[in-house]
Amino acid sequence: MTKTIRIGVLALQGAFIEHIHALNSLRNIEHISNVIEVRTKEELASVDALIIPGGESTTIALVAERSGMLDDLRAFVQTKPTWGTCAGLILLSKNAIHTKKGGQQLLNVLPVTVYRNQFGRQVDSFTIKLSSPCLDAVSDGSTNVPFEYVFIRAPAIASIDDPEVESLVSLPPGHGHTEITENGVLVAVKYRNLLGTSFHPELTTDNRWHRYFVRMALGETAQS
Ligand SMILES: NC(=O)CC[C@H](N)C(=O)O
Repeated sequence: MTKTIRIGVLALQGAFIEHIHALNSLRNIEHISNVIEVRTKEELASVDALIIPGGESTTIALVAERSGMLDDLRAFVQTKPTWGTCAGLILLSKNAIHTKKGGQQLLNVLPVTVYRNQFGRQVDSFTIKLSSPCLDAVSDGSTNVPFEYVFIRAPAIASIDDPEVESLVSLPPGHGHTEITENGVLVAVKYRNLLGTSFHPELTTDNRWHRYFVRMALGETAQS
């Protein structure tokens, strides 16, 4: 029998409700037993997989610290399927540049360097349609169906710091700061149990990235 998974969305700050809605829209399609908001270490301990949403990475880290769950989060992301979107990607990363004065707390697990606010400020938000071969497996038999990517004060992945990190999506040159755009800007990576994306898939009605993560989590947590 196929295993089902219980998925949590870290709900300390940011766009968590939208992820909950996207996951709930998949409950009849994918093997999801439950979707919960995670605010405590007990709730974290009860889930098989976690989404860390977009928002403000410094605030999410601060609230996690004040809630006494930062160490539990650090332990969780070492082995359990976790997807960081936007601020969540920053939190997962091992290195961040262009951080707040005095630095900021990171979960320090995804071996990439992220460049915060790579695409400018809130007013510079944009969307772009790109086909992404990695989504073909969750596109119900279609191939090359473009996904609409939403970027809001987003980070980019400035460098991959371990050859095991898999590049999934890059933007064509011409977006973001010039120093890292020569070959396009990397905005989605996978590494072992981790998925990191700069964009906000929860703000579209296309739930293929959520399906991608659920499938990845099922693979990671499957037991014979
Ligand atoms: N939309 C977002 O999650 C923005 C991330 C924000 N710029 C940060 O550094 O945390």
